[in-house]
Amino acid sequence: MLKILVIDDNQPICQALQTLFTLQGYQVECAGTPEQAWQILAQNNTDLILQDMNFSAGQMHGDQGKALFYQLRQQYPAIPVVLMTAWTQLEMVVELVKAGATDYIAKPWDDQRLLLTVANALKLKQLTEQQRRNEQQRLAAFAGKDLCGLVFASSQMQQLLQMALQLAPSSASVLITGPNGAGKEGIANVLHANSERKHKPFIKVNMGALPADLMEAELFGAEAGAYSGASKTRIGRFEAADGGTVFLDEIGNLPLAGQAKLLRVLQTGEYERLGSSVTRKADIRLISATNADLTHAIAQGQFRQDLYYRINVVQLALPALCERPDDILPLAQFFLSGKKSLSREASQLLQQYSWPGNVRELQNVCQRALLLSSGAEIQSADLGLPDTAASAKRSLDDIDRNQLEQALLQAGGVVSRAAKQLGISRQALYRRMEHYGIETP
Ligand SMILES: Nc1ncnc2c1ncn2[C@@H]1O[C@H](COP(=O)(O)OP(=O)(O)OP(=O)(O)O)[C@@H](O)[C@H]1O
Repeated sequence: MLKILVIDDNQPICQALQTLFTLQGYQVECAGTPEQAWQILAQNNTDLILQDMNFSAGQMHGDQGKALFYQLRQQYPAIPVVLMTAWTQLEMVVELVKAGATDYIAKPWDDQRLLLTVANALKLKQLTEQQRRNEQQRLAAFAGKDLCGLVFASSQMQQLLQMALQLAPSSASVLITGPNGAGKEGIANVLHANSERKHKPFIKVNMGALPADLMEAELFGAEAGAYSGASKTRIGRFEAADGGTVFLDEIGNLPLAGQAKLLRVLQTGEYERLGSSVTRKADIRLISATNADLTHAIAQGQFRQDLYYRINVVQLALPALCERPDDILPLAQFFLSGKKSLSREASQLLQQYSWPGNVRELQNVCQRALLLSSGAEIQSADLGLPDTAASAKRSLDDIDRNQLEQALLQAGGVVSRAAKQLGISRQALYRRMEHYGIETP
């Protein structure tokens, strides 16, 4: 039961408020003087204070209420205070709201408004407490762990990293899925850095950057002369990683022959260099990443299902940046590394944009903005984001030809007026006109 403390020297008012709140299921205590209020606060857990501004007959200027408010703030900063005031004290109350009072209500009050004000203040308090608890949990979960410099604030990233830290000590194969530039490599770093293999090699291979015919030699090594151009013995990545971790990025690009060899290494730890019949042993932990839907590749016969089960013992799905908007500003501030701050509009724009290139794109945008902005603050225009961002992620065919023509007709062919009516910028309208092949009027 939530507890409200009413501080008012007027007995009938206290009674009325007590009845009102008790009927709504709150527990109410009344204090006729500040002294009584302090006693109640010391004895009980109070969730909200509703306080008057004058406590003795003849006092009208609210100074007593003001003094009490500041003392309450100091002693009990977590308890929301709603002020009750006469219209004549409005100016002072506005000052107190700036100083941290949650809200105020003018006497004589409207019951429904008062109930709503109190309910909102309590909801806000619960949210703040929840946030504090989350922050504490987060600090506890990540204490002593190596997060490899990753920046995050979203609950999605928090959960994902907690899971990664839980998995890190085991040797289980982990498949990290997620779109390009979302930070899959960072998760792989965390898995290795918090494992018992952390002092052993961590070998990263980007399968997307290797020509298909060189992949096997790259992974498993090759004897001199094993293929044309192999003039020296080549140590493979699995051999180099012995005892440590191999990270295969974009694993969907591995051709079927390489997949068969990889499956064998994972099952038996055995492999041969190309051109050699000597069987070697590798003790590695495999982390793979893909931005492609491997189940689709399996259905198409391009990826082995048995290998998929082996590499996908546990899957960590990294959401696109637009699905974890709480990370956008902390990441932007990190990439700006304190050199410049963001204007309010620029911050808003960053949060609205859809980030098809994810964190990598955000990083590029921030680096460019640092170079191009001239003031101390980065403005929206410095971000150089496509105009569609400004019009709240609207895509080119979100407005159909008919709507477009109607708007132009109504605007008498004045593009800026039509754009305003459609809620998009002039450039965005021009782009849509081009898209539908509509001539400039
Ligand atoms: N949480 C983060 N904190 C700090 N930097 C990050 C974070 N996530 C990503 N980055 C940075 O963004 C860039 C892209 O990340 P990364 O290379 O890990 O993405 P990826 O998902 O592996 O991309 P790809 O699929 O293209 O290989 C890197 O420079 C990386 O350092």
